[in-house]
Amino acid sequence: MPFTIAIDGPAASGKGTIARALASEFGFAHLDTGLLYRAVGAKGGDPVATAQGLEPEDLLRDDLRSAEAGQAASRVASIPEVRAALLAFQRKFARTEPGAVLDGRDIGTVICPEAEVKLYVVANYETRAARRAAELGADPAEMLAQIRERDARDAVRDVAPMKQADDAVLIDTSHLSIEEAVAKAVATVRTRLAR
Ligand SMILES: Nc1ncnc2c1ncn2[C@@H]1O[C@H](COP(=O)(O)OP(=O)(O)O)[C@@H](O)[C@H]1O
Ligand SMILES: Nc1ccn([C@@H]2O[C@H](COP(=O)(O)OP(=O)(O)O)[C@@H](O)[C@H]2O)c(=O)n1
Repeated sequence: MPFTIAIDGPAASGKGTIARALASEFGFAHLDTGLLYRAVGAKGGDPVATAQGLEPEDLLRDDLRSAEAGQAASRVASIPEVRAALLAFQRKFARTEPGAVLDGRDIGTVICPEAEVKLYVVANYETRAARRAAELGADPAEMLAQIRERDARDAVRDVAPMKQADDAVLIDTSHLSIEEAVAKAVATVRTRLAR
């Protein structure tokens, strides 16, 4: 049976950083599910048709990490048919042997409700805006406004809203270094593996 790790949380909280580190530590595959929504938003056209016809090379565009692509992703992500079109691929990926790490907004709640480990990664707004601004070379105040807008949209949508699963372990990275945050996540996974 494959081992699935589900990581959710708001924008720029450190999900991807932890997901990549866990995948490397345990030899698991990693899927950044936000890239799927970013690719749909960036490609344009009718979002439902774009999601239904998404190709692997669409995920290789070099502009998907931009703030604009993040905003476009969050808009198409509220369309139920877009989410439905991306569901089967994510569920199949989650069954990769010997294990898979998926990070996004609805992994522990909708995509992989049976995941062996669920993490919900958060950090305060100022910290997230500062980290994303440093990453993109952007203005922190502008990043703060965009992150607030995106979080609000992601949390209130009707389908698969961003929220902590009841059985998810909360990791607040606001005052943790990357090493400290990763160590907490690794310890959580090791405890579950030892059961
Ligand atoms: N604990 C941390 N301390 C400092 N910087 C961090 C920490 N976690 C992540 N970062 C940095 O913050 C930015 C956003 O992290 P990322 O993992 O991409 O978040 P997410 O996947 O939640 O959007 C990246 O530049 C990353 O290197
Ligand atoms: N599983 C997911 C992943 C992302 N998304 C959407 O895609 C957008 C971009 O996600 P992301 O994970 O790449 O964003 P960051 O947290 O890296 O800034 C989010 O704001 C959500 O609207 C989603 O709805 N469900």
